[in-house]
Amino acid sequence: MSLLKIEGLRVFFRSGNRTVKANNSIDLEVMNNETIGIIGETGCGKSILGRAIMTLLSENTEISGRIIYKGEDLLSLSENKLRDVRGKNIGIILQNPAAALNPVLSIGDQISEVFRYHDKMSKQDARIKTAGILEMVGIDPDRMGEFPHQFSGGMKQRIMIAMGMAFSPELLIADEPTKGLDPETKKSIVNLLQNLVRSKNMSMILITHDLDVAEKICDRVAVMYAGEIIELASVNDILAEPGHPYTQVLLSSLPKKGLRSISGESPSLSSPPSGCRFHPRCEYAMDICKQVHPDMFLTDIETEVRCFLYNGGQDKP
Ligand SMILES: Nc1ncnc2c1ncn2[C@@H]1O[C@H](COP(=O)(O)OP(=O)(O)OP(=O)(O)O)[C@@H](O)[C@H]1O
Ligand code: NI
Repeated sequence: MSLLKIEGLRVFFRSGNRTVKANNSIDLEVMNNETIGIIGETGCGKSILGRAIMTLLSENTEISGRIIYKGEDLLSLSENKLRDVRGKNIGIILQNPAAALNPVLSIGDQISEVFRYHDKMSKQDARIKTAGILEMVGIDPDRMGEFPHQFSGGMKQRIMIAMGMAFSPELLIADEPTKGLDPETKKSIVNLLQNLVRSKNMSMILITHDLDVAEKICDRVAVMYAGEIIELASVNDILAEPGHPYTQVLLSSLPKKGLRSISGESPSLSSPPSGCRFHPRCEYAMDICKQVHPDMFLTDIETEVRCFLYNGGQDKP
């Protein structure tokens, strides 16, 4: 069953006479209990997608399309109803915990606020719940009265996870939850997320640069390039047989396979290349790629790839 269905989502930022098209006609469905990974180069629009689903975007944003959550379009809900959805159904772990945590509130107060607000709990009950959730993410509940700056990066990340998880959301959006963590901490955060998904029957959208993490946690992976999804496949298929020329280069640039940076410039989001946005950097580019914007084509292993190489059964690169 589908939990979330995004249709034709566009997120544009206008500044002066420039329009930054951070998300361009995104279609994505997240099933019940599914973990879907979002990968792609820096600046391709991953975090904006996560924030758009939470309808957490700044004033100068133009957003269109549909974000259907359990039959209701989030983009047409009132701010009051949205606040409810954000608090009861969809949780988010923001990309930068240092900026997302309130520096002048103890972590216990920040987490208990979630319970006080959403579940209308008494102060006492909220503290008990907070202690429980801190324990779950591996933080000593005795540290509840301490402030964010007293915790290490990995600990802050755990606090963010605790906050994102506090009300047991049906969908969790986790934006780079393992970024900048040492291998040991990363491993425990991955285990933690995995356990949460299993034990709570939750769906998750995991934004990550880390393919190892995606491989461990995700069922499917969407690859983004210049504000678009250019490949969508099961995690095993994408790792074994990446379809899009961009995905192939992206995966071959992973550290474990030896660093190989992607040649050519990152695309501009205000004036992206014509036709296929990847064509200036693509070693297979054909004439059509410069002129026509490709649809998503289905490959013979049922992967969806936005590339003319898959239009009409031509040989794979
Ligand atoms: N408020 C804004 N106004 C204008 N442009 C913005 C705004 N917020 C984000 N952008 C632009 O939108 C694009 C997508 O940003 P986003 O944060 O989604 O990238 P990302 O894929 O998450 O990158 P990273 O991997 O570095 O986190 C970037 O080019 C960014 O500069
Ligand atoms: Ni980001």
